[in-house]
This record gives sequence, C-alpha cells and structure tokens, in this order.
Amino acid sequence: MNELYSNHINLNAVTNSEFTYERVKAIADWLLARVDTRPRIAIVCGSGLGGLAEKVQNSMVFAYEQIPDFPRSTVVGHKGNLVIGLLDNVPVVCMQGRFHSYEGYSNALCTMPMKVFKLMGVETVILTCAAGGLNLSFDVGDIMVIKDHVAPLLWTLQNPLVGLNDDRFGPRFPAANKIYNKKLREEFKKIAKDKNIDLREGVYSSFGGPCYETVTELRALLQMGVDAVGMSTANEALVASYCGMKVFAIALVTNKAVIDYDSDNHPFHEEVIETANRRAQVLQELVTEFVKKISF
Ligand SMILES: O=P(O)(O)O[C@@H]1C[C@H](O)[C@@H](CO)O1
Ligand code: HPA
Repeated sequence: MNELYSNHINLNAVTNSEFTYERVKAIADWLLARVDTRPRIAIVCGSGLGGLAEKVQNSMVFAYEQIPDFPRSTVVGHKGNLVIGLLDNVPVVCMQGRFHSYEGYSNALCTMPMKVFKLMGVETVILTCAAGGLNLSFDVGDIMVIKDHVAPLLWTLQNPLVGLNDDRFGPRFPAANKIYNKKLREEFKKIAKDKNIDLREGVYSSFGGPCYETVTELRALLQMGVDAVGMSTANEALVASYCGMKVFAIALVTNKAVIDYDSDNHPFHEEVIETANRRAQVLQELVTEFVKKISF
C-alpha cells in the first residue's frame, strides 16, 4: 500500500460501513485525551486557505499521519494537520487541509472527519473551499456563501451515506434541502456588511475532480443555476448536516470557469493557490469574526 495512505483503513471501502461508530469514537477519544480544549466549532480549510489554522492559539497540532485511522493529505496547498486550540478565545478544531475523492479516497473516507467532529462535541461546521466562478457576474477573488449544492457523485454509490445506517450518527433518510443553515448565512452576511466586504451567495457544485470541467459540463451547470464549481465540500456538508451539526460554507472564487469552446484560457492549480493566498487575510478576518459571533 502507498505509504502516503493510512495504516489499516480500507481505502476502497465505498460504503460508510468501514467507519463504524466505535471506530470513529476511538479517533474522537484519542484526540480528546490529548487536549484540554473542547471545541464546539470545526473549520475545514480549503486549497490555499490553511493559514487560518495558524491563527489558532494555544494549539495542539496533530499531523494526520499521527492520528489513528486518518487518511493523509496529498494535495499541494493542504498541509495535513488537525489543529485544536483557541481562535480569538473560541475553542475550535481546524482541518488544515481536507480529503478529496480524486486522491483515491471514497467519499465515506473523505467525510469521516465530520463524524469525528460530531463525537468530539462539535455543533457547527464551517467549510471553506476554492472554486471556479461560473456565474458571469463573479470576479476572481469573490467570496461566495454557499446556499445549496449540486453534486453528481452523491447521486451514485459514492454518496457517503450509502451502507448500513447507524442512527447514532444520523437518520437513514436525511433531508438535504436545508443543509446550509440560513441563520448562519445571515450572520456571516451581516459581518461582511459591517466590514464593507462584498459577498456573493450562490449554488456550489462538485464533480469530484481531479480534472477541471469540460465546457459543456460547465454550461450544463450554469443552466442548472450553479454559480461556482469545485471538487469538495458538498460531501462534507451533507455528512455534517446528517450528523445533526449546523453547516456554514464559503467558496473563494479562485479562477473563472471557462465556458467558451474556443478560449485559450484554462484553469490551473497554481492560480487557485495564488488567488487563495491573496485573499486569505480577508477570509481569515471574516471567519474569525464569525466564529466569535456564533460562539455565544
Ligand atoms: O480543497 P478545495 O476544494 O478547496 O480545492 C479545490 C479543488 C481542488 O482540490 C483544487 C483544484 O485547484 O482546488
Ligand atoms: O474551476 C474549478 N473547477 C473545479 N474545482 C476548482 N477548484 C478551484 N477552481 C476550480
């Protein structure tokens, strides 16, 4: 087995049956035994956005490879640490890098950390990601609050909830029409307004990658009402919501999706990272303020 990957998790396990309640609880307990902090908020840092985790104080940093049964981060711009500590005095657990299905991980494995968070006592999950802007009025650098998603992989057996259901995590047939908490979206928008930071709100889509989308795929998504397209987040949002946690998600528009058949432009990861680095500070400021606000 590739040593980048985890110790004894079955990487090909498509269903969630590999990640039993007991197995996930063992991971949560392993972490809780090593920190004094009891985080109620979890933050997932997307491509190039891991700097937020560096703002966490009194932190304990666990490299993913230290944590039993955790996968490894293999993507540039995803450091691969779980950081537990205080963000402006609010206890948080922060994923400095996430797992993607294009890394060879099943969606059940990609989203397993959400279940760990649930069993650590987390109540709210904040997801961040990089995305290509599809909405014609979007500019590179825009921040979009996600209000819904379209995720074709989740229409298949790659849905992370496929498999025997354990009701201790969530219901067999969870609703998916209210994944992105409206109150949290409103709160975030208020904070941005007070800071004079322009925000977008829209629909995110994820095909899972690793290739960027074809022109025709993007045009179809545009017709469906999609505003930004990425390779992650929807799966995590689904599982976090299924577990009964509140979900808030933002996508940073790191590039423009190319919807002209004859364009010479194309998306590339270096541009994604570069834009993320350029906008990281604003995003960090917004998320830190948001965390403070919702912690009461
Ligand atoms: O991990 P996220 O969704 O933030 O990153 C996006 C999707 C791919 O990992 C990468 C492509 O450039 O950016
Ligand atoms: O254009 C994109 N497509 C998919 N994923 C992405 N992540 C950043 N930009 C993009």
